[in-house]
Amino acid sequence: MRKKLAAGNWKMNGTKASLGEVTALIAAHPDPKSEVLLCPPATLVEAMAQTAGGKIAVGGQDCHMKQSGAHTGDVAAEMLKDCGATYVILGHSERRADHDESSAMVCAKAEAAKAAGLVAVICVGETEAQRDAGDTLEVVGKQLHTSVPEGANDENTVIAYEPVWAIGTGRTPTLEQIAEVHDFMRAELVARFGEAAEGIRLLYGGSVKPSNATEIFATSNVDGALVGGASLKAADFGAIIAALDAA
Ligand SMILES: O=C(CO)COP(=O)(O)O
Repeated sequence: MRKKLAAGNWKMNGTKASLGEVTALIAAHPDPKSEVLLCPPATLVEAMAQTAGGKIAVGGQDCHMKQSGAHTGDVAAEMLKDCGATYVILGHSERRADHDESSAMVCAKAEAAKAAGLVAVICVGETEAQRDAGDTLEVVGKQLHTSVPEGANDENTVIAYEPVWAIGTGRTPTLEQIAEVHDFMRAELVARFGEAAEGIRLLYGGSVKPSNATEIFATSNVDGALVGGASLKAADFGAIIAALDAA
């Protein structure tokens, strides 16, 4: 049985003042059935981990593929771990677009995360043009194959399907489209990694909010969500956690 995961990606939002949302979230949901993860900017990882006190997991939003060295502005997986992170998001479409991250780089970063003992949340997803061209499964399959390193299992890897056109737009795929991609991803992972892949959690991400969470969580092979905007406020994210607990 896969443990459901409600993950929040704060992106480039939040200062110490925002940690009040974490306190409020824990107060409102002291003992959720689902696992809860928040990924703040790197500057907040340590303070958030302290605020969370082990009640919710904390993760980074990226890490470098090397352990240390002359890489100004970058953060190593080990450094996130040292600040209390247990997860790291890798290959988010905003990083693939803003920083030209290739799937090969994402794969190398996932290896670094694994070496540091962090769980990698590896993101894949098609653009609108790719979906319109009927290439969604081919694109997602190729990203999965090239971004996820050997030895992936439920303890070191989570996959997030985030259609690029659904991120921050208020638009979502139909439930049939989400099920099609998630069932496909499960089959691809099991074909490659065998039984170890049955336990890998598959998250949907892209305009998840309290009003659509319940139906998305009832969809085949959806084990939770990677939430952007709606993870910033305790009330919204709390409602999404409640929907996942009820799924
Ligand atoms: O990119 C996302 C999470 O990583 C999704 O963002 P939104 O929930 O704001 O659409």
